[in-house]
Order: sequence, then structure tokens, then C-alpha cells
Amino acid sequence: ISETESLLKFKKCLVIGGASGLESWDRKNPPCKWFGILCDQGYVWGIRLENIDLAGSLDIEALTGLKSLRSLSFMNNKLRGPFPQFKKLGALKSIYLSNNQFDVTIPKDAFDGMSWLKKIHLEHNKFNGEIPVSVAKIPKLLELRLDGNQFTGKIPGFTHKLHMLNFSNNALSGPIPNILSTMDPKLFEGNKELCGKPLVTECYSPYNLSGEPKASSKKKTSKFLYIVAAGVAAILALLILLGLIIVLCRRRRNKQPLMSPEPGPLSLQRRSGIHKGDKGQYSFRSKKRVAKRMIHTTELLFLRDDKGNFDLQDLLKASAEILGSGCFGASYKTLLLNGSMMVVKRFKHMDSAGPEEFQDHMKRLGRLNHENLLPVVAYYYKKEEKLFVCDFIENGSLATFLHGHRSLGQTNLDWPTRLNIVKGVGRGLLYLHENLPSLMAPHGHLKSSNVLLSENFEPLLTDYGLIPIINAESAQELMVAYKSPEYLKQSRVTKKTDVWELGVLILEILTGKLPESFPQSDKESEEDMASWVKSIFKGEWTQDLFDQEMGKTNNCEGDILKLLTIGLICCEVDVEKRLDIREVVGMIEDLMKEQGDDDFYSTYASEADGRSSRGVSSEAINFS
Ligand SMILES: Nc1ncnc2c1ncn2[C@@H]1O[C@H](COP(=O)(O)OP(=O)(O)OP(=O)(O)O)[C@@H](O)[C@H]1O
Repeated sequence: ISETESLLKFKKCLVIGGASGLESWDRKNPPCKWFGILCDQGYVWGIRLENIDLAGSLDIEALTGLKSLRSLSFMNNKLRGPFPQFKKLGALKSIYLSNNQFDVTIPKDAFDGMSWLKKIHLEHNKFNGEIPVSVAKIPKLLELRLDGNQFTGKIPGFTHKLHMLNFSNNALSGPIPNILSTMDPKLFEGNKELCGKPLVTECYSPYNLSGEPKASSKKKTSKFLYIVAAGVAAILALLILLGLIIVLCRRRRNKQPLMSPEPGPLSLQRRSGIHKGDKGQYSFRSKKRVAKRMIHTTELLFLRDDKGNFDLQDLLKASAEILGSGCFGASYKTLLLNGSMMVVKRFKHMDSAGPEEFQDHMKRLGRLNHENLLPVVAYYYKKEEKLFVCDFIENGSLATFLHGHRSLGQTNLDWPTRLNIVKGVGRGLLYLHENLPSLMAPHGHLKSSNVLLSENFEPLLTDYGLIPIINAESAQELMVAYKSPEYLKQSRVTKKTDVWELGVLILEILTGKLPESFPQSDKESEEDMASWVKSIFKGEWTQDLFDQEMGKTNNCEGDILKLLTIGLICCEVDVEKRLDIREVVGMIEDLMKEQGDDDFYSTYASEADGRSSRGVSSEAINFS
């Protein structure tokens, strides 16, 4: 269905007042020439029908065919009816419905999945019921105006601060969420039952001991206080007991050789069978003394100062659970007595590098610091045993999200999240390339199980920079870099091998297919993942090619195809022709800008002029 037909269908539900300008909406002219239609490169990106006495309802379904649509403004009209299903247009960046006659409750999930939405203006209608929780979860939201409605109930908890918001003149109640407590009090005025900062009205809470409890609840409150006091006393007693146990344990430990205490049945020592014959145990804190002896000792060596509050013995005695066994050995999730959850990876195939070489390399890794790299916190080196310690990342790996065995309640990765992951992986790789300059492939082992996802789904690379300390034979057999076309055909691994790995990862993220499920591209030139994608992809959208779990692509098909093309460019077989990582990251960032860091359309010329609109180019607005 063409843009013309979509818009004409949309027009059918509108009741048009006197001189609306909508007469120009007919098949004689292309939509870009119609009144109120804003185009970019021949495609509709905005509909702006303001101040024209428009009534009726908004048939959002009809607009789903407009792939470039990003902005809608119908302010200063007489629209009413059910809340429009904007979430069907997941790529929208701004919605303006101010000064209309909507008098409905907005469904809780009205904004679910609207990852690109930056501005919502619903002020001066008669919206009632609770503010939908989904509005507080929109990740990029910058402006929210709900003032002059009849919203009731509590303000939901927002995940981040907004540049502009207004809740004034509603019927809201309860405490203002902390994250909004530094905003101008005027933005909350006219809600009799709202309390807490920035308003002067304090919230009465049973926890607020200084507050005057209401007479009717005095009895309840004193009972409650009694329970709280008893609880606090019990916790204190427990803490004292725990402290005593720790002191006793420490005393015992100091008297005994390092490995002699029999750990619990779930300890890392038991689980992994790690043993330590040496007597020496040096404090990891006395670094200077340690530096001289470290090569020959058996202590845990810290690369991060901020994490150094445990030692090898703590690690070995801690309860451990196996996370999985990769090609280099097993990884254990380990809960330390100090409450930190760490991962201990036990490396095999690492005995070719001598102790000094190994130590120098670890120092190099320790100097790295980037938001998309998971740092190695500490390591342990002994001829027959190498351990790497790092933080445990609760969300697990990208591989788990893409290929299943997710725990209950874990969500699918949608397109914006996938694009953001690719961007972070690219940035992490670029940083490695700039800061580990002497290495062949600074990462060398990029695959989805080595991309962990933080709480906010930011990617964290692991198992990077290993090539110099892995035995050559095992590296050739096991590491991703050595499975690249240049290694298989010319026995070469270069910096651009990481670019090829990134390409395969991009294809995996978009198709949801496991690269390992394809036969390797070898001398008989069997099909690998990249050639499989090339054989199917003809430059157009092919539903079958993409991971169905990505869910609704929300009119972003064009951008998804662009990322797929970047993936294929990275998978260029000829290393000389293949782009370097800087060029690829540049392309990914350009795509990000097209997707979310621009805003073509801002209805509000200024805060004071709430009733006019104008188009503002992306250059004119700085959201950073
Ligand atoms: N710090 C961590 N936090 C949470 N999960 C982790 C962490 N490190 C590794 N894992 C997960 O534990 C599992 C085992 O990891 P491990 O690194 O031992 O093997 P792998 O990544 O599958 O293969 P390879 O040994 O080739 O890297 C993987 O699913 C990995 O994603």
C-alpha cells in the first residue's frame, strides 16, 4: 500500500472543519505536496495538522505503511475518542496532542516498545485515570507534558531524568519520585495530594519518625514502630554474631597453611579441583614487596585497585557454581564472603608464555579502561594453573539472549537494543585497536558468548587480548580469529580479522542464527554464515532472513538492511579490501544518528509559545 493510499485511509476517520487545507489531500499530487505533510527525500516523516478544527479520531493503523514517519502533531484541535494506538508506530520520535478534547484513560501499556520516542505532549485535554506506567519506561524520553488534565493516582517511577516535564493541574497524589525531586516545584502545582520534594508538603509515612502521625493511625504506627525497633535489634544482634564468626575464622586461617582448611562442599576449590602446593601466601595489598616475588609466588594479583578486598584463599573457599565450559576451560560464578559475586575462569592452553611475558601482558590488559570492556580484576599464575577473575554480570551473555535458555521473564532483544549492542561492541573493539597496538587481532575471540550484557543491555566484551598468551596450536584450533578466511586461506591473522569477527557477530545478531551451525569456509569453500546471508539477501527486505524474535521492526526495515550491509562489508573475504575498525564504527555511528540522535521536528518554537509549531532540523537541536 502506497503512502498516498495510507494517508487517504487515515483522512477517512477525520472530521474536517471549515478551511482545513485537507482538500489538497488527493491523488492528483504526491503526498509531499499535501497540506501538513512533511517529507524527507521523498518520504513522509511528519504529519502536522494543527489549529484546523479537526475532530473525529486518529486511525493510527492506517499510518503503519509510512516507513519514515517520525513525528505527529495534531495540537489545538477538537480530537477525542479512544487513545490512539501510537505504539503501532514504534519509530515515532514525537507526539503532540496538546489542546484537544481527549477524555479517556490511557492504557497502561500505551507506550510499550516505543524505544525512539523523545517527546510526548498531551497537555490541556481531559485525560483521566492513572498516568500509564509505560510512559516512565521509554528509554529516550526527553519531554513529557501532562499538565491541565485529570490524571489521578501516583506519578510512576521514571528510569531517568527528563529535560522537560510538567504534571501541574491534575488530581495526582502520593510522593513525587526521588529522581524528580530537584525539579521546579511549579511543575507539580495544582495537585492537592502530591507530596515530597520539590514540594514543601512533606509526605506522611510510618518510616518518617519526625512526622506527626494522624490521630486515627497513631495506634497502628506505634505497633509498627515497635516491630521496626525489634527488627533493627535482631539485625544488630545478627551482625555482631557474624562479625564474631569472621574474626574467629580469620584467626584460624592465619594460624594455618593456606589450603588446609576443608572448604564447604560447594567451594571453588572442590568444584574445580584447583590445588595449591606452595606455602607462601602474600598479602595482595603489599604490592611493592610482591612485585619482586610475584612471578614465583602463588598469590592472586590484582589489576584493579578498587576490587582488592579478597585473596586467593577467599576465592577458593567461596561457594561456586559452574557457569559453563568453553574451549579454554570452565568459568565459575563465585560468591565471596564480602558479598561480591565474581567469575573465576580457569584457563587451559596457556603455558607457552613464560612468567615474565605473561605478567607483562596482564599488566597491559590491566591498563585498559573502556565502558564496553569487562576488566580483568585479578589473575593467578602458576605453571600448571591460570585463573582470571572478573565481575559477575547478572544478565549473562548475548549468546543466551539470542539462542535461548533464557531465564523466565527475560525479554527478547528488540531492534534498537540490538543496534545499540553492535555500536558498543564496535566501540570496544576500536578502543582495543587503539590501545593494544602491537597485537595481531587485539580481540581475536569475539563471539556472542564473549559479549556480556549489563543491566542496561550495554555490551561488555570479555576474553579479549588473549592471542599472545594462548599456546599457538590451541589458538589455531579454538579461537575465532583463526577461523577467519585469511587464516584458513593464507595462514594470516591481522587486525582486520577482528573486523571480520564483528561482521559475523552483526549477521548473528540480525538473523538469530548461530555462526557455528554453518560449515566453516575452508579450502573446499563450503558455505559460511556470510555467504549464506549473501545468497539470500538481494538488497531488499526478506522477512525470513531476520530473527523473528526481534519482534516488530517498527518501520525500521531500511535501517536494519543498512546494518546487515555493514555486517556483510565487514565479512569481505579479501583482507586488503576489508575496511578497518575505525571506518566500520564510523558507519555504525552514522546509522545510530539517523535512528535516534537527531530530531527533525519540534513543535514548540519556545516554551512561551505553546501554540505554534515549526520544523526544526537536527542541526538546530542539541540534546546531549
Ligand atoms: N563475567 C561473567 N558474568 C556472567 N557470565 C559469564 C561471565 N563470564 C563468562 N560468562 C558466561 O559463562 C559461560 C562460560 O564462559 P566461558 O568464557 O568459560 O566459555 P565460552 O565463552 O562459552 O567459550 P570460550 O572459552 O571460547 O570463551 C558463557 O555462557 C559465558 O557467557
